[in-house]
Amino acid sequence: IMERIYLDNNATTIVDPAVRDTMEPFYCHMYGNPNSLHLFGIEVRPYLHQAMEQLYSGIGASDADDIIINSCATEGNNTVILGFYFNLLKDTRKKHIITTQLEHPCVRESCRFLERHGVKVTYLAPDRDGLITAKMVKDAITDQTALVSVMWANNETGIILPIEEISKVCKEQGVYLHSDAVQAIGKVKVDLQKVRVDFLTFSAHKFHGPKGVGGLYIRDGLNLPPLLHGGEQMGGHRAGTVNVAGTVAMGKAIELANASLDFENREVRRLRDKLEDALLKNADVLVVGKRELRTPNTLYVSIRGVEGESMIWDLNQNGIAASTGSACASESLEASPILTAIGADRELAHTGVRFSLSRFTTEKEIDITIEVANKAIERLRQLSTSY
Ligand SMILES: Cc1ncc(COP(=O)(O)O)c(CN[C@@H](CS)C(=O)O)c1O
Repeated sequence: IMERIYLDNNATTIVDPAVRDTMEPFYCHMYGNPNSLHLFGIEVRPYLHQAMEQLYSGIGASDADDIIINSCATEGNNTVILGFYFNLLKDTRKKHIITTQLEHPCVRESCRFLERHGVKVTYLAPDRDGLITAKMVKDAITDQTALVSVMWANNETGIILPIEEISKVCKEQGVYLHSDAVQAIGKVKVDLQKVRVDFLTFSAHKFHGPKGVGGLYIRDGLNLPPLLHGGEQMGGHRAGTVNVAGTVAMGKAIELANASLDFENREVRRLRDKLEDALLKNADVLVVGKRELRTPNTLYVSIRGVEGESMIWDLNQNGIAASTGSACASESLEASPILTAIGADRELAHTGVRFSLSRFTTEKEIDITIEVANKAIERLRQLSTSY
C-alpha cells in the first residue's frame, strides 16, 4: 500500500492523539450541558475552566479580557467585522475599514458585505516581498477609519506580518486592530502582553485540535455585538450550547502547540528548508517570501512551466498531499492573488504550490517528497508548451 504523506497542514492538521484523549470523557460519560444547574451540567464546568485558563495563557490574554468559544475562525472573523458594522460604523461618521489583499476570504468577503452597506474598505496590496508594512497601514488611516484587520501570518505563503509595529500605529491613531492569527498559533509566539491587539481569531484544527471549534479574543472593555443571539453562553457574546469536548481539546492543543514552538522553529523548519533547498536546485523556481520572514512550516513555490494543479495531481498520484494555495480556493482556477500581488506574470501566477509541514512530518517523508517532486517537475516541463 502506497505510503501517504500529508503536507497540507495549513489547510487542517491531524488531531494530536493526546488532544483526542482529552475529548473522550465528554461523549458518553460527562455529557451534561454546562449551562444546566444539575450535577450533569455542573460536573463539566471545571474542565471548561481549565481549558479557558490554557487558552488565556496560550495567547497571553489578561484575566479582564474575553475569549469567546465559537465554531471556527470564519465565525470569529465574521463576528468582528460584522459586529463592527452594527456597533460603530453604523452610527458614527467612522465609515472606513483597512484590511489587506492577503486576507483569508472570510475576512475579505465580510468586508465586501459591509461595502454593500455603505462602508468604505481599503484593501492594502503587499509589496514585492509579499509584506504589508506598518507604514502602509499608517498612510491609509484617515479620520474616518474605525478598524484595521491584518492577519498575523498568511496561509498561502507563511509570510509573517509586522503585527507589533502595526499595533503601535493603530494605538497612536486611535484605531481598533483585529488580527486573524489562524496561521500563527503554534508556529510563532502569539503573546498579547507584548503585542496589543483588540480582537484576535483562531481555529483549533490548525494546531492539532479538532475541526469545529475556535476562539475569538476581545480585549478588556471592548464591546462587540454577538453574531449569534439567543443564549447566555459566553456572557451573551455567543449563543449556543458550548462544545465541551472541542473546547477542552482546544485548550490542550494550544498548550501542546506552545510547548512545541522550539521544535517547530528548529526541526520542522529544518525539514521545510531541506525541501525548499532541493526544489530551488531546479532552474526557474521561485519561493515567495524571505525564508526568515515566514512561518517555519510553510513553503509557497512557483515552478515556471508547471501548472500548480498538474503538480498537485502528480504528487497526489504518489500519495503526497499539498495544495495550490488555500483549500477554500482550491476549486478556483484563478491566478493566485499573492503571486499576482507580488508582480508575478500571468503564467507564473498559475504555478503556485503550497507545502505546509507539521511537527508530525518526518525526514523520510521529506526525502520521498523531494524525489517525487523533482521527477514531476521534469515530466511536466517536458509536456509543457511554454517551457
Ligand atoms: C488565515 C486563515 N483565516 C481563516 C481561515 C478559516 O479557518 P476555518 O477554521 O475554516 O474557519 C483559514 C483556513 N485556511 C485554510 C482553509 S481555506 C487554508 O487552506 O489555507 C486561514 O488560513
